[in-house]
Amino acid sequence: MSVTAAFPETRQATNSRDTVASLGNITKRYSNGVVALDGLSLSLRRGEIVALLGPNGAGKSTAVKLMMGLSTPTAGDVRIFGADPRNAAARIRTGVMLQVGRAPEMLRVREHLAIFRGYYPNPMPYAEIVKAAGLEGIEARMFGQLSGGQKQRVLFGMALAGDPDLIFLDEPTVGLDIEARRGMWAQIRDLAARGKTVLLTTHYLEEADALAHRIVVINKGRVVCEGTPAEVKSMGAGLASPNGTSPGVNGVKIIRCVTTLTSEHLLAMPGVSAVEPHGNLTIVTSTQPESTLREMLALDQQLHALEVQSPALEDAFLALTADPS
Ligand SMILES: Nc1ncnc2c1ncn2[C@@H]1O[C@H](COP(=O)(O)OP(=O)(O)OP(=O)(O)O)[C@@H](O)[C@H]1O
Repeated sequence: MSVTAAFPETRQATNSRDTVASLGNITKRYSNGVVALDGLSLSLRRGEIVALLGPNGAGKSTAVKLMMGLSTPTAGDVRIFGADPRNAAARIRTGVMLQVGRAPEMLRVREHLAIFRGYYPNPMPYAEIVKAAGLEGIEARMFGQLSGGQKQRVLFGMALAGDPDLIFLDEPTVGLDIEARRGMWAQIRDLAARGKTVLLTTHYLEEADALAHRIVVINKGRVVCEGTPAEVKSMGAGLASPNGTSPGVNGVKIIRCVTTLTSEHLLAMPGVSAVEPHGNLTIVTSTQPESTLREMLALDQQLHALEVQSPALEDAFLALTADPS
């Protein structure tokens, strides 16, 4: 399934003055012949959190590396703050937290922060970094003696050292416990509320769902779907049309029940877009769940084991990135 759909508000803002970073029709072919990005376009706006999702090898890291100026495209245009990403003035406004981020083990947390702050002309105040990254109480500890989750938080703090306007976070909450993860989510939301732009890559779909204003799903180097979490879920459920008109995306529900009604009968009901038998259960996708349910209950007195759920991002992701073969 491939739904390349930009929602109206997404299109409208693509060329706006608020665009902080963009990839325009990018092709990236590595020297081994692998085409990691194939005509990919993406733009990030001021104050938004964008989650880049895709299966392994989809091209997420390649897209991020291009925006960080660590790699150049084979074709297409990359801009951050209107400049080439290798431009020093543009780079100084970005902060990066990489998944494989390392730091010297023998330096203390506060020394790492001091060194990183020293690289920038207008660093974030030290106390603000400590608070944002949740480093209270471990500032005097050596990096090498920290737990995996604590190291992750120090790397987050180092990414904030320059008080960046654009922040790349690659799998930022891997290894964090639930409380620390929620804490980092709150900090990321706070950064966006202060006008900073966050590009997040994650394999935790619940993280993208909870945090992102916009989700961009890529597969095989192309954007397959783009929109708010609710829009992406609906597109995954096959309910939004490729021209971007989406029938009540927030109203889409998945109805599960045991019913004697046939698929043909259910498909003829108001709002029903899909019917899928699953063992003795029937799974009905509807854009008008109340009308659908009223009719189902009226026509089948034996209907039972009823559950009504919102479409899950996992289901949408699997549908959108499924191999058609
Ligand atoms: N330096 C490189 N040289 C050659 N091929 C590369 C290089 N880096 C990435 N690739 C290939 O490009 C494709 C996209 O890789 P990329 O790392 O961008 O994917 P990803 O979406 O970040 O994957 P993951 O979720 O596994 O981290 C893959 O087929 C990968 O093997």
